[in-house]
Amino acid sequence: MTLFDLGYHEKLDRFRREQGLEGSDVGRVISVHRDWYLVGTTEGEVTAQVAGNLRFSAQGPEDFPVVRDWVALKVYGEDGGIIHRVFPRFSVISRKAAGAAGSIQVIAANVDYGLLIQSVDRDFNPNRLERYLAICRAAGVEPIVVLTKVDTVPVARVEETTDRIRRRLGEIPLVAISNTTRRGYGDLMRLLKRTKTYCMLGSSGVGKSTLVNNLACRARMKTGAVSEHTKKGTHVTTHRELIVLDCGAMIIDNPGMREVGIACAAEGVDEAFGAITAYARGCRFRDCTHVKEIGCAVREAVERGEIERAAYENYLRMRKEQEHFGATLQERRRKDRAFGRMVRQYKKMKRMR
Ligand SMILES: Nc1nc2c(ncn2[C@@H]2O[C@H](COP(=O)(O)OP(=O)(O)OP(=O)(O)O)[C@@H](O)[C@H]2O)c(=O)[nH]1
Ligand SMILES: [Zn+2]
Repeated sequence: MTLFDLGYHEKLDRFRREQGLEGSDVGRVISVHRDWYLVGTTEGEVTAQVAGNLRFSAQGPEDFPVVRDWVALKVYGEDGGIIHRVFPRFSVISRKAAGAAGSIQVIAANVDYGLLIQSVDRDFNPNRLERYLAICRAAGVEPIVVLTKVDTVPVARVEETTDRIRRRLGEIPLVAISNTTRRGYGDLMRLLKRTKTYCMLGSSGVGKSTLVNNLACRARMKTGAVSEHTKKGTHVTTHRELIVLDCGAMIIDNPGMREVGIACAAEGVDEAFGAITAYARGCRFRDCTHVKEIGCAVREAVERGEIERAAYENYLRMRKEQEHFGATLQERRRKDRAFGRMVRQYKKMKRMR
């Protein structure tokens, strides 16, 4: 396994030279656990922990390694490794973290494509698809819609659903598959490219695990075996893990995404609603919110039926959510800075005593 098989490229190498990291090993994070990481290196997979300096200089959880991050580390043979640097990320998939207000949860970094997975049955929900799309657009990740369980409904229903998706989301790659009959697998395989990373976004039960297990003809990566060796029997529950497919593409399983709160930039939402953004250029006011202004081209298009009302309403909802999140985030950062000042003052006081 060379670094280039893992997806290494010239830009990363330049960073490595500029930062004087030639003496370090380089690896790519495969899975993230409570206090350790599984990292793929040219020497194979190693378990690693973050160095103290990285831990203390971190401003927040987003500064810690996530799945698919490139890291500089020192490998100490059987004892595992120490990660002392995270390379700059060229894409970041994130969402609003459940719990603490105004915090971001990074799902994965350096992902090339997002697989927006929904099943054609009860789970089908265009609003949620638009949500995943906004996350992809904000992350700079190419979206691919995967509609699963097509074996459970009549063919006409599948066509009707794919038409509906195209009307709402515009021209983005879309495949309809069945994990049971493997219908559509050929179409999907054609979209999966060697050395590229695909992150699955989809609610529980839509068939993500079944799909990955079917595509990975060999057994799934045995992250458990590695950890048991070095971590002496710790029970492993992998949150997010990377699966290398036989075709050389890599998939990140992302289990149990119940709610997907929007943490992304406003541009992500705007880009996800391409039709609305296009009409918005015709609004009388440049800062039109498309709610009650006169001369709003977006609302006029909705009235004429050129923009689906449901899409328009979802757009407003997501914009509002995004603005609210942005404000909370700013508030949290302000508080963090104030807290930092207090700690520094306290330390100074202690030194003077
Ligand atoms: N009929 C049919 N059933 C499917 C298909 N794909 C998955 N299933 C079934 O749907 C159920 C859920 O599938 P999973 O693969 O576990 O779903 P998941 O998205 O990984 O769910 P989480 O791990 O909870 O996120 C299982 O019982 C599968 O056998 C499909 O294409 N057709
Ligand atoms: Zn408007």
